[in-house]
Amino acid sequence: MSPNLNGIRSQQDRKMESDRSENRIIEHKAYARVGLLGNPSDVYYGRAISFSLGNFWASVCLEPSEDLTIVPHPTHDLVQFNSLPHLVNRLQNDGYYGGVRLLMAICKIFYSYCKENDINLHDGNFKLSYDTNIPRQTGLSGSSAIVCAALSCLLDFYKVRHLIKVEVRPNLILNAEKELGIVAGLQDRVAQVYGGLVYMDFSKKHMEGLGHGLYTPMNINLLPPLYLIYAENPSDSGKIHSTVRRRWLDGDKFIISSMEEVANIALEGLTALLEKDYTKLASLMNHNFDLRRQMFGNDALGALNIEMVEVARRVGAASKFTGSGGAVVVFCPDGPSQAKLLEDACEKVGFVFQPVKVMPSFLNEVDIETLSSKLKQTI
Ligand SMILES: Nc1ncnc2c1ncn2[C@@H]1O[C@H](COP(=O)(O)OP(=O)(O)O)[C@@H](O)[C@H]1O
Ligand SMILES: O=C(O)[C@H]1O[C@H](OP(=O)(O)O)[C@H](O)[C@@H](O)[C@@H]1O
Ligand SMILES: [Mg+2]
Repeated sequence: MSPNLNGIRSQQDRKMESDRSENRIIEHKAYARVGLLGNPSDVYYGRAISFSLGNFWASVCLEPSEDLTIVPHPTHDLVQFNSLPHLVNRLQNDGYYGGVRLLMAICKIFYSYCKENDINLHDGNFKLSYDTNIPRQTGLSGSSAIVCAALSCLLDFYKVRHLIKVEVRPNLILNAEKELGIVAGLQDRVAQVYGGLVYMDFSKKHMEGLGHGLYTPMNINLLPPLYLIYAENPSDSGKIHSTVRRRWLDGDKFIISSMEEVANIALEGLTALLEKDYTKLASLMNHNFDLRRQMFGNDALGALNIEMVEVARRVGAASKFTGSGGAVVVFCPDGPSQAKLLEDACEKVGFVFQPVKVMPSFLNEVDIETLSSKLKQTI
């Protein structure tokens, strides 16, 4: 942009600049996440420690356009098939839904939030498309990654990033999925909005008083090397959660006390990580999964998911689900030789095994400005 002779940008210059920025294509990524400790107590006023997983991500692209268009993904939203068996096979492997409904839902939630909070939105339209390499429905939070990346695009398109606090964004992402009847919690969305490693406290006091949990970013170097095991095994997290949720709502004492125990695992894990007490970390991870198994039962968890945990335990590693099932996070206390043993064991049974890549925090300066001052200091 060239300044005029007085060094002051003319009105016409400014208009051209704003036209250009309004017509630019906006693209955002959101990564998969690993629930390391405490999940699924996040759904029940508990606590969690989770991190953003660099191995996989979803990306959403927003392009200004005449009409508002949500673009179906060529493979994830397939509606044209070679034959009836092809259609049936596709539904059996991947379920009925793709990402289109997620994009629509976040548009609706975003719009309603802005309206309720007197945040003005310009009247430009856009075309929203997405892609993802997050293994589908594996408890790596593929659904909220799509929603999170879309929300980031909307924040920038409407230039309202500074008006919607970081702490509130996970709620918007969760509300978009609730809108679709997906039973889910906040830990995924917090890890995806903040990036890095985050300790989260969802106690009733904070949830009801503040409208969100207390989220404390932690140094990712506190983590030991971790591994991921997953299988091609679609499982709808909404379905897995529904029975336990019903029992919790009905006041089932066993579920309520077990959930409190799971929440305490994250609290104990916070100290263990700060002290780099990895023996403790291993026992907390194992205990976390054992409690999940007692609450949900083998049938709901699924034999293949349980086998992923067991294959790690057979070589002496600690393991638990990253989310509601489909993928497992593993810690090998004996180091690389143990990891190699596990890699071989996974190969034999057809599970994918990979080292975990933790993504550092990716809040930008505008995001950090929206945080409460207490949190600003910890980043
Ligand atoms: N890879 C994907 N591509 C497109 N849509 C997806 C994908 N993964 C999940 N979804 C959408 O998210 C919904 C909920 O998925 P969920 O069971 O929560 O999986 P995840 O554990 O990966 O978050 C699915 O019914 C589908 O609409
Ligand atoms: O059961 C869990 O640990 C998590 O399940 C959901 O995540 P998903 O990736 O869809 O399996 C849920 O959204 C989380 O809040 C739970 O902690
Ligand atoms: Mg999900």
